[in-house]
Amino acid sequence: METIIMDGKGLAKKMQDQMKEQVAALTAEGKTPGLCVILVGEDKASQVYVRNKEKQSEAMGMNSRVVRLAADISETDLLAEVEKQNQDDSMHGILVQLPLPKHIDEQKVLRAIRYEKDVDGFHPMNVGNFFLGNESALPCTPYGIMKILEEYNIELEGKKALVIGRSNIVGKPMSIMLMNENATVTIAHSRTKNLKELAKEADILVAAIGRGHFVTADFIKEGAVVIDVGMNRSAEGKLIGDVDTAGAMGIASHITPVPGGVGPMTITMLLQQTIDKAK
Ligand SMILES: Nc1nc(=O)c2c([nH]1)NC[C@@H]1CN(c3ccc(C(=O)N[C@@H](CCC(=O)O)C(=O)O)cc3)C=[N+]21
Repeated sequence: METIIMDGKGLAKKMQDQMKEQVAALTAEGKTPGLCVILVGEDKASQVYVRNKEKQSEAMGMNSRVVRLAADISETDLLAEVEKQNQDDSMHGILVQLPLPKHIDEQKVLRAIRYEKDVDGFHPMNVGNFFLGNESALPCTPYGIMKILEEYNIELEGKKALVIGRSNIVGKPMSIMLMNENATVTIAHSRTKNLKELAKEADILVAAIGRGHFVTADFIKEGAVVIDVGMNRSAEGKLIGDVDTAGAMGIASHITPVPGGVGPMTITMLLQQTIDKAK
């Protein structure tokens, strides 16, 4: 079987070109969309992601603000900074880059963001509304994955989907989105027994484990659609996914690469949701 590589980077570019026009139209009305990213500490990976968000939002003509704070900032001071951005009408979206240093209560900070400005979909109000099927901001990574599946006309209705990983930001919301499209969803995690056998039955396989090349060829059903959410560093320092992509070639019908798959779509959905807030 020939495996189709799903080009998340290409789709992100296509969508961002269309979004540029939305930004220009809003700017003409004096409502340039503004995104504020709050970054605590010096984590190297976080710095790279934040710089990418900054570059891409500026390339689209949006207002981009990055607030860089010291790793030892107190929770009180961080909450005050969030409140300052809540009050600033030029910032339509606020994102606090995760993870936060251990002395800070992450949930408390996420709750402090005005939920109308939450472009990650992490505020409990948005999580609740999403769960209930009401309008809400959506977690950007699974949202971007749904766009990729749509772009490649992947049928989900009645299909067996396996999501490996149960995080609040990927696994849990991903499983609900797939269920909403009438897939039959199973969620697997580190305590799941017979994972390989389960995986082998999946028509749609989403790998969000956080371990480089964990999913090998023997996990994949012939013709399955494989989504790789992993962002790991190999021993040589290369960015690698949770799936052994080379091994999956010829077995999967479709697969997302790392880099160039899910990651660029995550940022794109973040920018789209910021534009939607400005509207
Ligand atoms: N509040 C919050 N919201 C987030 O959305 C959030 C976060 N915190 N903390 C960290 C993770 C990670 N994340 C990525 C987004 C895009 C790429 C991305 O575009 N990656 C490129 C490659 C980048 C490279 O080469 O290093 C790709 O896959 O092609 C990666 C990682 C968003 N996150």
